[in-house]
Formats: sequence, C-alpha cells, structure tokens
Amino acid sequence: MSQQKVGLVGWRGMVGSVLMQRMQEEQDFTHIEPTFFTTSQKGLPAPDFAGKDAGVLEDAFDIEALRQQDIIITCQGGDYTKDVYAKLRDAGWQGYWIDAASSLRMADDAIIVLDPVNGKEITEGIDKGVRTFVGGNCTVSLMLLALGGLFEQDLVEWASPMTYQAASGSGAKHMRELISQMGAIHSNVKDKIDDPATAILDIDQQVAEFIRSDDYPSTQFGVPLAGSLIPYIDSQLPSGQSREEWKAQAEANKILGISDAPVPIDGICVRVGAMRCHSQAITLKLKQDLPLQEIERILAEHNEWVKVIPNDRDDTMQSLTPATVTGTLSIPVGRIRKLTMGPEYISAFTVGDQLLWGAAEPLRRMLRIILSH
Ligand SMILES: NC(=O)C1=CN([C@@H]2O[C@H](COP(=O)(O)OP(=O)(O)OC[C@H]3O[C@@H](n4cnc5c(N)ncnc54)[C@H](OP(=O)(O)O)[C@@H]3O)[C@@H](O)[C@H]2O)C=CC1
Ligand SMILES: N[C@@H](CC(=O)OP(=O)(O)O)C(=O)O
Repeated sequence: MSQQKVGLVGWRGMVGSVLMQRMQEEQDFTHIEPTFFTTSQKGLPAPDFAGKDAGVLEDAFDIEALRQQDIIITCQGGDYTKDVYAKLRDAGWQGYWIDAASSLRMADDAIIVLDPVNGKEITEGIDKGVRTFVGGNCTVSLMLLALGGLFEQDLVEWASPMTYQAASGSGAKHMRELISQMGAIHSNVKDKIDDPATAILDIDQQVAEFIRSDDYPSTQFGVPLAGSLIPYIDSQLPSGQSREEWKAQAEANKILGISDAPVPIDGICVRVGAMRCHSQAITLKLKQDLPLQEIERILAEHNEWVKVIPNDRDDTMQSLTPATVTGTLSIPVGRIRKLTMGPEYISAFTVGDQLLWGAAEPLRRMLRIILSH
C-alpha cells in the first residue's frame, strides 16, 4: 500500500522542531511520504529528518502543492492558518488538517485533539468525516492530562487554575530574552555579589533600579520577567479575562464534549521566569466528599503520563518542578489536599512541558491515529 502524503508546515519553528524531534524518536517518518513546506525558503534542500530524500522545500502558500497532500500538519501559526486553510478547502481539498494554532479550535467542524482525554471522540469524528484537528491551548491540555480522571468521572463542580506559565509560550525570542534578562541582572550586580561584605539591601536596591531602567533588555516582553512576573497573557477581553484565561473553560469543555452545562473553569494566567514548563495551582470543588486516597487513585489511573506526587515536602521539591519535568512527557500532579473551605474543596499543583504535551505531542499522536485508522 502506498504511504500517505504528509505536508509539514512550520517544521523549523520552535513547536515544529519539537514535533520533528518526537517524530524521529517514534519513527513516524517510516510510515509517511513527507513534503516540507516553507513560507520563506522555497527551493532549499528539505531537511533529512525522514532519513530519506525529501527533495526541496515547497512554497507553503502554493495551494496546488498543498492539495497533493493527504494530511497537512502545521505549526506555522494562526496568521498562516487564516490565510491558507479556507483557500485550500474552497479548492476542494478534503485531506486532514492538523494544526497547532488556536484559530480553528472553536470551529464547529474542528475537534481539539488530546487523545488520552478525547480519543473516542476523535475516532468517532474521523468516522463521521471530520477532517480538521487542532491542538489545544497548552495550559488547557496540561490541566486535562493532570486532572483527567476527575473530569472523566464527572466529579468536578468547578475548577480555578492559577497558572505559572513559561517564557516559551510567547515564542523563541522571548526565551532568549528571559536568559538575557537573567544574565544582565547578574552582570549589573556581580561586583557586589562577589563581595560577601556587601549589604543585601544594597544589592536589592541596585537590582530594583536596574530592572526598571532602560538598560534592562525587555524588547520582547515589554516589561521585566526575570526578577519579576507578568500577570497577563494574551489579549484583553471585555469580560475582564485575558484570552488565555477565557480558553480554559471554552476549550476544556469542548475537549470534554460538554456543551449544555459547561463546567466553570476560570482563574488568572501569569507568566513567570520558567523556560518551557507551565505550572498550575488548581482549586477544585468536587461534587462529592471523596477520600484523598480515592482522589489520588482516580487521577493516577487516568493515563500513562500522569504521576501523583505525594503531598510531602521532599517529594514535592524533587518531583513537582519545571526543572525536573522539562523535556519530558511526564505530567506530575501533587499538593493534593483538602482545603479548609470544606471537604469537597481540594488543591492540586501540576507541571507539564508546554512544547511537548502542551503543543507538539497531541499533533504527532493525531497523525498516528489517522495513519492507523
Ligand atoms: N510557542 C508555543 O508555545 C505554542 C505555539 N503554538 C502555535 O504554533 C505557532 C508557531 O509557534 P512557534 O513554533 O513558537 O513559532 P516560531 O516563531 O518558532 O516559528 C514559526 C515560523 O517562523 C519561521 N522562521 C523564521 N525565522 C526562523 C528561524 N530563525 N528559526 C526558525 N523558524 C524561523 C519559520 O517558517 P518558515 O520556514 O516558513 O520561514 C517557522 O516555521 C504559534 O503561532 C502558535 O499558533 C501552539 C501552542 C504553543
Ligand atoms: N498562549 C500560550 C501559548 C500558545 O501559543 O497558546 P495558544 O496555542 O492557545 O495560542 C502561552 O503564552 O503560554
């Protein structure tokens, strides 16, 4: 049987590069005939990820070339999707479109893909003729992987995630700027740090003045991140929510297949100085007073990536941090305890790599689901 033709757009960006790494690790290229597209480098040699000659880079705006593909995976971004997707469908293309960008997520004819949570809906969708599959927002996907068991058993009355989101969610230039900010702070105060006799308040004063000064590198973020934080992510909405905050309830309920009476999910999204792991502190009101052991069992049994971390100081400090989780598919969830508000109120803290499960991995798995369907 001939292999499916798969067009890859956005493969050299940050999300795309993580996708390429994962596709190589899982030998996905042995099952497809890839064509690499570009918006800026048409005609250059295609990369050799596939371990076979993939010719040259094709023009990502060439509708005729895109139409030849059975499946297109794009990590190129929302502007590209808005430009190309409708033209391609209007041209009669009926292939599978797998997308990392948010633009099509809430479209009626699109499924948000997170197969450990909605695998059944995905396969039923394929059978019904759905051809558009979009990866979810990173915080939403990571929250649902961590708490999937409680949602699956309809135990959640409401949830309030307070996020600690990494620089990578803003893009590669922002990650670089975070490191530059860290380095600049150290350089600015290095003499005083190296001298143990310097009073800490003098060091603190100099750092405070520096991060507020024009010498502090903040072109990308617009304000300091290292030595500070940014309590606003994405655009402003009339509801008072940021768009990132709005996505939590809207996307999570869509993934969970709940339309009539959505589970309220709302909180505040904050950018912090982590590199590529998003963390979330979640307050949950459950529909029942369940023993903690039962809650932990339900969480742990939901999927093979979630890992319940005992609510113990050392275990938490060792296993429930961005430094531990970064670059892995592991989804630890811990700090699970009953809150003083009442026996149905519980806390949880979870961490996940926002470029892996938060972006690239659901797309890669969607490709494999289509190939094996
Ligand atoms: N960042 C994130 O955390 C998440 C992002 N997404 C989605 O994925 C989209 C892409 O995000 P992201 O990967 O961060 O975007 P990038 O900016 O890293 O890459 C996007 C495109 O920029 C072009 N490009 C230009 N110069 C370079 C360069 N020096 N190195 C690499 N690429 C370059 C490439 O296109 P070309 O080859 O055509 O020139 C590339 O595909 C986002 O717009 C968003 O919709 C989704 C979830 C999370
Ligand atoms: N907004 C996310 C990253 C992202 O790209 O999200 P979305 O795919 O929903 O646009 C963040 O800043 O961390």
